Amino acid sequence: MNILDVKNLKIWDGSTGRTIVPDSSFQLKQGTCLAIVGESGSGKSVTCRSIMRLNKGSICQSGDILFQGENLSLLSEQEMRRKRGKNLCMILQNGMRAFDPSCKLGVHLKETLDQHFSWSKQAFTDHMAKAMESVMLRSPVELMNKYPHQLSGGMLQRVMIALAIALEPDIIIADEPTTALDTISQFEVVEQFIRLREVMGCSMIFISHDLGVVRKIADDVLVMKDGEIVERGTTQAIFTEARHEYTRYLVSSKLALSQHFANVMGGIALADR
Ligand SMILES: Nc1ncnc2c1ncn2[C@@H]1O[C@H](COP(=O)(O)OP(=O)(O)OP(=O)(O)O)[C@@H](O)[C@H]1O
Repeated sequence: MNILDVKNLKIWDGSTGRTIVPDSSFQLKQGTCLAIVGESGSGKSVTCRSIMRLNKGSICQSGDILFQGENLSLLSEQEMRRKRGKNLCMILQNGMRAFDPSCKLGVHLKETLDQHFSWSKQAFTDHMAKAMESVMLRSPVELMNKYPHQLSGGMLQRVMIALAIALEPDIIIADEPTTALDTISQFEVVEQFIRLREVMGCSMIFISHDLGVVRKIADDVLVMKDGEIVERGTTQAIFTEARHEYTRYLVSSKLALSQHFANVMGGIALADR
């Protein structure tokens, strides 16, 4: 069963008339992870922001976005706001930008959760602390008393994942959630995403430049180029029998990089990365 069905999505810049995504249709199956890959500027982020109806400025969209059969395109902004967070939750590239720098993390987290739950202060602290501990954030109450700049990028990403755990959304959309992190934090955050899927069984859209991560986390893959979906298939098929030249280029570049790394590291193969 499809939890999300995007039909004939068109995205354009209303100020210039430039088409960014001409006509995109795809589905997310219940409980699965769909990765969207493709070069910079291919339209991955605008596509995901369209699902959330969060594109800014002059960006316009048309088409149908069916979430559990309900057409999100027909909802008022107020109705859509209720869907964001609880039903559809977006985790962004850069945790630092997602949080208000002038307010302690706990205040921000409580404000977000208050929109969807009527928890007492104690119930909020209990839920949030449990979620933070589950993504290996120690001393959660202490952390909630800190400002965003007092935490590393990796920790902030984990706070965002913890918030998603507390919200228990139906769909998580993660837009390159590891791009801004160093390699070790990237590895840890990806592990947390894999756990998140195991524990919550939620459906996920995962945008990434990193085909190694995609191979680990995704069931299905969409490949985008210049606003178009040029290939789609199971992760296994994309890695072993890609039909489109561009997909084969992406996969072969990834394998060449892994091989180069293995050579530099004295033969430690990272083929399964
Ligand atoms: N707010 C905006 N106003 C005008 N054009 C935009 C806006 N946001 C995105 N675009 C344009 O839409 C196109 C697709 O951008 P998008 O950010 O979706 O690419 P992407 O595939 O996610 O790239 P990256 O991997 O670098 O994040 C780009 O040409 C970009 O310049």
